[in-house]
Amino acid sequence: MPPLLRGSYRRVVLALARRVVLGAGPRWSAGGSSCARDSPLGAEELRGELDRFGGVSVRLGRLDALDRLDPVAFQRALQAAVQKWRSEGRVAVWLHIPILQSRFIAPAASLGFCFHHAESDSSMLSLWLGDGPSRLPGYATHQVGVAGAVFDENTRKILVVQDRNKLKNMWKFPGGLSEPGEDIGDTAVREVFEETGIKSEFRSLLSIRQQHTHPGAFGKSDMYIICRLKPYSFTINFCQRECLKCEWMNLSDLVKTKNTTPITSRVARLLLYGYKEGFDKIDLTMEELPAVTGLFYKLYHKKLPDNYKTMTGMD
Ligand SMILES: NC(=O)C1=CN([C@@H]2O[C@H](COP(=O)(O)OP(=O)(O)OC[C@H]3O[C@@H](n4cnc5c(N)ncnc54)[C@H](O)[C@@H]3O)[C@@H](O)[C@H]2O)C=CC1
Ligand SMILES: [Mg+2]
Repeated sequence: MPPLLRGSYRRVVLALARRVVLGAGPRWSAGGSSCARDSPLGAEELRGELDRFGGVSVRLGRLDALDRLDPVAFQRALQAAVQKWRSEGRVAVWLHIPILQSRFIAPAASLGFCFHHAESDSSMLSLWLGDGPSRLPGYATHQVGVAGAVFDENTRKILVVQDRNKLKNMWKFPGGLSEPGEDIGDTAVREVFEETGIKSEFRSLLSIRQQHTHPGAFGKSDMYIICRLKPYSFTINFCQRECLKCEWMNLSDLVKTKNTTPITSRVARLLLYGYKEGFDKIDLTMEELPAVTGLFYKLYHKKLPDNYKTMTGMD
């Protein structure tokens, strides 16, 4: 490309960038400013949406002609915009960047933006502008694993596996990681079926373990939830990739064996107690309730007698 043409091409791109990034469009304007079109690059505001806490959100994917925007022009525009938002008393800036526009991450980072989180197709950067240390909430802190303690009351047998990928082959309950949006009981039933071929249904939640800096959770914390499940198929067809062994074991043998993990042993004792004295002693049952937002959620707690559901006072 000849130098002259390159220069005019550059002016066209910059003009486009100014129109796209710096225009104070009413739908996206966080500050509502009406800046002059011929201001130098970076002197006008980047368009964003104001949130209820006084922060500004900018989604780069919603800006037209982003593909033609130069990171240097972007950095100048962002710097000017941040200055403006700071003077307006905005508390934070959120920058949503589609993965294919990741070239804008470094210019933003040079202005103090940090990663808040990343999904498969985008990253979210944030910058705290308020007083004192950042009050922005962090992103996901835990992974959730769910196991099924599948207990057959008729035979007093419990379904156990040995994990092929562990250093020590100890008996444990089949289970695995919950998928996004998946209910706890559904994870238990799915994982038990995938790992052992046994079909079951959710009965209750028995225990929750919280462990920090978990090696399998990329340094995050791990919540490991064990559910009580009732089997309705009994022929084992276990997953050879994940399990070394799988069997129906007498509950009393699982209570006695040394070849198990402390959590499995404790829950086996809990099940024995429930079996002998009534599962209501150990069960956290689940009920679906409506949220004030119009959504629904699952609530887990000890069974509440019906008369307590409507009772209004202490008498
Ligand atoms: N104390 C206990 O009895 C145990 C508790 N847990 C808990 O169970 C949950 C996780 O269950 P899992 O059965 O481990 O998960 P899972 O059943 O969801 O997945 C395990 C499988 O995922 C694959 N996988 C996992 N990490 C991988 C990696 N980095 N690279 C390639 N493939 C990989 C492997 O195929 C592995 O067999 C956690 O919450 C953990 O704390 C797990 C083992 C024992
Ligand atoms: Mg598993």
